[in-house]
Amino acid sequence: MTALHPSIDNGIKQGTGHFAGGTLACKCKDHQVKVGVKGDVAHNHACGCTKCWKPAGATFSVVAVVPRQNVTVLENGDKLQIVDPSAAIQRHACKACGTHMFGRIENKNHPFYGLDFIHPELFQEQGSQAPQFAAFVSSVIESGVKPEQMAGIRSRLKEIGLEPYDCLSPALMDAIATHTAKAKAA
Ligand SMILES: N[C@@H](CCC(=O)N[C@@H](CSCO)C(=O)NCC(=O)O)C(=O)O
Ligand SMILES: [Zn+2]
Ligand SMILES: [Zn+2]
Repeated sequence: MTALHPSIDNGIKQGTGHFAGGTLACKCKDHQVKVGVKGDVAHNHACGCTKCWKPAGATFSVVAVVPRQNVTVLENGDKLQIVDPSAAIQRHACKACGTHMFGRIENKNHPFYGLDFIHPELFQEQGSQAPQFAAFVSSVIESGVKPEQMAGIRSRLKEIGLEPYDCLSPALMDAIATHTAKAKAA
């Protein structure tokens, strides 16, 4: 069986529903980058795309969004660098350990402008929202997964309660299309 991600391989742990926020810490042994997040995350999901950060051995990342004004670099921000300044999501990663601490959208016309992408497994605290679905599942092939493994991966995702989608979930795709329709009409 293909390992999906260490935080979901043994089943999904539900959030408390009243997570007040916490601190994300990178994987460095010392001088960790620390990022404060106010409030709970939203739209937490497993992502199979090649751009989202995943821990060693994982096939998927686990990534969620929070309002950008709720995200503050607390410690060792000088260790952060933007992975790909041309990407829609500018992922700020620790130069020393490679962990992505937050991904920010600077394009004001992007459907998700105002939201930062973060990895809830980096919270020092327990209880944030659990993953709700799996996105960009077919994209794991771009990272080296064999097409023959996909049926097993999709059935394992379903087994743990994550509906697999090859783009985002229908609710998020509808939100993007609504944004695009409004932008065209304006
Ligand atoms: N097949 C590509 C897909 C990459 C992709 O479009 N990723 C999405 C989701 S990331 C979190 O859900 C995206 O919005 N990317 C914008 C960006 O990364 O800047 C691949 O696997 O690379
Ligand atoms: Zn680090
Ligand atoms: Zn992704």
